[in-house]
Amino acid sequence: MDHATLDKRIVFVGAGSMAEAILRGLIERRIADPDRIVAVNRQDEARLADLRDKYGIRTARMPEQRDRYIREADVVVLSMKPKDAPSGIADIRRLLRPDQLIVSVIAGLSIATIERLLGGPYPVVRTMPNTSSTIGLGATGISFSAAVSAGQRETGLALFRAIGEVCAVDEERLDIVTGVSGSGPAYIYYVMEAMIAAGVEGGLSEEEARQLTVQTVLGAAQMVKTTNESPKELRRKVTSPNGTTQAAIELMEANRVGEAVSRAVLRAAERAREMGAAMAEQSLSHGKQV
Ligand SMILES: NC(=O)C1=CN([C@@H]2O[C@H](COP(=O)(O)OP(=O)(O)OC[C@H]3O[C@@H](n4cnc5c(N)ncnc54)[C@H](O)[C@@H]3O)[C@@H](O)[C@H]2O)C=CC1
Ligand SMILES: O=C(O)[C@@H]1CCC=N1
Repeated sequence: MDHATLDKRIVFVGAGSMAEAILRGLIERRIADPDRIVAVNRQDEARLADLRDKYGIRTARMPEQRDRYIREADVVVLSMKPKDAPSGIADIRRLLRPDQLIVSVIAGLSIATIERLLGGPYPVVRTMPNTSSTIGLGATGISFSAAVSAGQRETGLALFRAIGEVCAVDEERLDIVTGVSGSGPAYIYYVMEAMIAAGVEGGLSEEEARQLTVQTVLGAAQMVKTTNESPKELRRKVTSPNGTTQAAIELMEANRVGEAVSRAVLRAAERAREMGAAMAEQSLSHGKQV
């Protein structure tokens, strides 16, 4: 099923950055036909028009046309922000059937909370992708509810394998996946911003600093992947005794940069748990309303 055209009608409920990253990856890699992809948003018609123009997908603003698209979908991707998720899911509950596959990309939102909002067991694929899915280099953690059939499991895996690498984990480990790879691209961009700024401060043009930084990050990631050596060992090879790298790393160690990065990853995971608890709490009242 990998890298073959996925013959499914897919609706994204929430047409933001993550939905765009996934649908763009699926379309540009010819995994899914744009005609069979729908993006649904609550308000922003300009955003939907932009997605239509760029990718040729179908769109619907709530509530017009939305209901029909959701009813006809094989796969419904929940891709709204956490704060909008409990009300948004409760809102579409009456449109869903247990033979449809529900895929969530929402940080912290547990399968139990989704099922509470939907009023019972559903085939739910809970994922934590990242925005590099846009270019087929995503890293996605994935787990499955008990009601997911073998075929649906394959569909869920195929969707995300088509746009990067997939790591199946127990649901409780998806929060740490969020800390490592969901938010991860932002940490690397943060370091890149600092490297480019320092390059410019040291006399490079913005363009030169950007070119050198981008190639350095790309090369470093590719080295870890292709040589199979550990980052620690590869770092040792860059670090000549008493040379420039040693001087730089000593400054980072003195500022506890490594420790700060580790703590940041764990803090992101903790934040995912906090958001999950808040959504679970909200689901209690939404569950009653539906
Ligand atoms: N941006 C990222 O790198 C990643 C985001 N995620 C998750 O993806 C989800 C979306 O994040 P972003 O795309 O960054 O947010 P975003 O703010 O760019 O997009 C969310 C969209 O959902 C729409 N929306 C809100 N309520 C809705 C409803 N009831 N029905 C339909 N549409 C609704 C909003 O109008 C907005 O356009 C979040 O839950 C986040 O945790 C997961 C992995 C990575
Ligand atoms: O910042 C966030 O909450 C989302 C989840 C992972 C990446 N972005």
